[in-house]
Amino acid sequence: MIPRVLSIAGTDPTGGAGVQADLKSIAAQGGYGMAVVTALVAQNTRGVRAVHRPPDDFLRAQLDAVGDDVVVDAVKVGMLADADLVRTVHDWLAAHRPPVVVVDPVMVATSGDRLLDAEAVDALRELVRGVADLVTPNVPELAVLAGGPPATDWAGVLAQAREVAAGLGVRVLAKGGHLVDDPVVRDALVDPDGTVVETVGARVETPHTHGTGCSLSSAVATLRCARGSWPDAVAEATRWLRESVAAADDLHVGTGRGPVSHFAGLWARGGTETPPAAAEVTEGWWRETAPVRAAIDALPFVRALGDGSLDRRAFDDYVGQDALYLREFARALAAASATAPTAAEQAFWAAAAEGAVATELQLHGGFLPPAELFDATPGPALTAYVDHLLAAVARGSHEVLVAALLPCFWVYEDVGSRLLPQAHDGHPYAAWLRTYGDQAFAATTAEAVRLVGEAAARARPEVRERMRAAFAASVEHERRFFAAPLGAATTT
Ligand SMILES: Nc1ncnc2c1ncn2[C@@H]1O[C@H](COP(=O)(O)OP(=O)(O)OP(=O)(O)O)[C@@H](O)[C@H]1O
Ligand SMILES: Cc1ncc(COP(=O)(O)O)c(N)n1
Repeated sequence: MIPRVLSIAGTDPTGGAGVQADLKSIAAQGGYGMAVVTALVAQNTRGVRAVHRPPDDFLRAQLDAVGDDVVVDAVKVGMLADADLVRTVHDWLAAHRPPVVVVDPVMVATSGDRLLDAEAVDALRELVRGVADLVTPNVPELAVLAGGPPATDWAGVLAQAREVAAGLGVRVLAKGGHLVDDPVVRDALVDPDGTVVETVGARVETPHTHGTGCSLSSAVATLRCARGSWPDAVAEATRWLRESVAAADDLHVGTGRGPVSHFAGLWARGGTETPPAAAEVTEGWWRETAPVRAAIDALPFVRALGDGSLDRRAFDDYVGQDALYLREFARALAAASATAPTAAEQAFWAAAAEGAVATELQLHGGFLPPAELFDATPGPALTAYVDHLLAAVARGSHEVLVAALLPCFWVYEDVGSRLLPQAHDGHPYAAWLRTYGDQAFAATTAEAVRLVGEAAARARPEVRERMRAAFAASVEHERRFFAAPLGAATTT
């Protein structure tokens, strides 16, 4: 289930804090983000210039528009600006009772600008007491909620957090980000009964921590839906936030204290590419190899094989090399089966291995005396092709291996199906033409194309590129293999 998470907060047109940060943070945790705007804030990474707050009934209209239509799994509350606004949100939350409510008691921006009227603090305290499951104050906000001076060390933070948790009957996530002399950043989840779960992580050396509080609270709200436990949600959210703070220097947004990079981890692990469709990939490879395939069609060997005029010794040379090839090809197919990610692919490649070493060799046995089938001396074209396939086996990537194997199906099916109309009962090579021009071989080839295309669509871009190169190399090996018996040039 994808948690539907509503942020009720102010805006930051530079995207680092407020609802803009919340939406990114919710998305980064796998949630669906929604936002009701409590205040339009003209601010940037250097500070706040002006605040425009909507009329109470308009705020209520936004909240109702969401509540009347969407099941809300979690709410994160941020900037509330003044006491009337706090009460409007409080009333709505009390009436709707979303399963998870996280309140970030935003009071003062990092820049020092006030984001909540001083006289609204009592109303905010009542909202926290009445409808919050978790409140996430930084050091100065914790002090305001506790009604004391800001703590100067971690022990002081924990003491105040216990006081607030017990006094308001709410879980407190006390944040140590502001204790800048501490070489580590500590967060503590404090229950009303005094239970404390601490998370500690390295402090990232960067000025760019604008919006960390907004981002953390909305991440925890989202993760609480998926993880089912507050300590698990906090542990994951702080791990994610540290990674996002560590990448903040890469963003270059603004000249003040810049935002964190909410998707840095996702980009690094998953990239930003939309995978192509399977057929798109294989059709691209096919198009790219068109010149080599045209050169195959033009080879004297292939033309003479089609019209039956091919010298029998040249054909026997070819069959002798191909018999040796098929045994090694079958070994590579067996390796593709051994490394296949699904049972269906495993079965397909295993059946293809059996087909290569049994069925196709039967065809060759019809042309050469069985005792001499494997007597040929391996030629350079055969050796190069087999080395290419077995190197793909050795490198261990199933995807690259199957891409290297594909031309042996596809090029043969392509050549076979176009030469088939020339087959007739008196044609010396009719059995060859009928084997590769056959419907059953076409069906096997189509399945191989589909499986390799799907593997390519699933693969990371760099693996897909290696697949493309392996496929193209095999098509060229096919050309050299067909060229070898008549001693044609080994380059296109
Ligand atoms: N330099 C840092 N290195 C690693 N993590 C950090 C750093 N700064 C902040 N964090 C993380 O962000 C969380 C929130 O930071 P902080 O305590 O500064 O809250 P805040 O003041 O509400 O944030 P905001 O900047 O949005 O006002 C911290 O608890 C910590 O998990
Ligand atoms: C709308 C809004 N909400 C919250 C903050 C606090 O974030 P920070 O302390 O990082 O400036 C902010 N600046 N703007």
